[in-house]
Amino acid sequence: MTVDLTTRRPPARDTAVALSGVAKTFGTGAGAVTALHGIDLTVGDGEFVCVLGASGCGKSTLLNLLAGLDAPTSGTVAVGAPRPSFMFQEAALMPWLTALRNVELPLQLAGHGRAARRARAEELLALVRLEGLGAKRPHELSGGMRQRVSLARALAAATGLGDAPGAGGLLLMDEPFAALDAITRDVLQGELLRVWRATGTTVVFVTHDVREAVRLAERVVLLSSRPGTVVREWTVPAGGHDTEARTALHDDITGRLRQVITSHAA
Ligand SMILES: Nc1ncnc2c1ncn2[C@@H]1O[C@H](COP(=O)(O)OP(=O)(O)OP(=O)(O)O)[C@@H](O)[C@H]1O
Repeated sequence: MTVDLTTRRPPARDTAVALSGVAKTFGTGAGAVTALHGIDLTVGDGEFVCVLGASGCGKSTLLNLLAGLDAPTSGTVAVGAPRPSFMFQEAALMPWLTALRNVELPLQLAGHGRAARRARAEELLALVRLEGLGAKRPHELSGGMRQRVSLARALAAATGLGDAPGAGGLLLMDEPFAALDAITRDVLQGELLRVWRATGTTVVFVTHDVREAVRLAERVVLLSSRPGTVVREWTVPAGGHDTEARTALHDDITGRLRQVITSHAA
C-alpha cells in the first residue's frame, strides 16, 4: 500500500488515531461529491468509539482513510497501528479454507512460521468461543459463527502473534453485525465487548443504529450528511446494558440524529 507521508504521520503517544481538518472530495467540477469536510477526531489507545450517521454521511469513507486505503483531499490522518484491520457486514471468509486457516491467513501473509501462526489462530478461535470448530469450512458454520471467525481473523491481522509491545492494534468495523438476526447480533455485541476488554484493541465501529452505539462505545461521534462532519460527541456512562443514564443518552442521540436527517432532507 502506498502511503502519502504529507497526509499520514505517526500520532502523538497514547493516541491511536488523530484526524485534523480532514476533507475528502470524490471527482472534480460539477460532479464532485464532498463526502467529508472539516473532520477533527482523536481516538485514544484502547478506546472504543462508535461513529454514527445516516446512510451516505461518509462513514465508510472515514474508515477507508483510517485504513490507508484512500488519502484525504486535505488535512492530516495519523494512525499509530502499523496494520489496521477491517471487519465488514459480510464475513468475507475464504470458502475453501477451514476456519483455522482463515484466521491463520493474515499471519501467513505477514511471514509468521507455521507453528507460531497455528498456535495464535487456535488461541484467537478460543477467544471468540469457537474452540474445537477450527476444522469446519465457512459453509458449515452459522452466520454468527462466521462473523466470530471474521473477528478472530481481524484480531490476527491487527495484533499479529500478540507478542509485540503495545500489540493491541486497531480494528475498523463497518456495520459488522447489521446482517445478523437480532438475537445473534445481541450475543455478538456482548462478545465483542468481552474480546475488546481482553485484548486492549482500539476499535472504531461504524453504525447507523443508536442502540448499538450506546451499548458498545465509550464515546459516540455523530456525523452529519453531505458533507459528513462531526456534529457532536457523547461520552457513554459506564455501567452495562440499558441503565437509566444510557436510556436517556439513547433518546438524546436519537433526537439529534433525527434533526440531522431532517435538516438534510429539507
Ligand atoms: N469512490 C467514490 N466515488 C464517488 N463518490 C463516492 C465514492 N465513495 C463514496 N462516495 C460518495 O460519498 C458519500 C459518502 O459515502 P460513504 O459510502 O462513505 O457513506 P456511508 O455513510 O458509509 O453510507 P452507508 O451508510 O449507506 O454505507 C456518498 O454521497 C457517496 O455517494
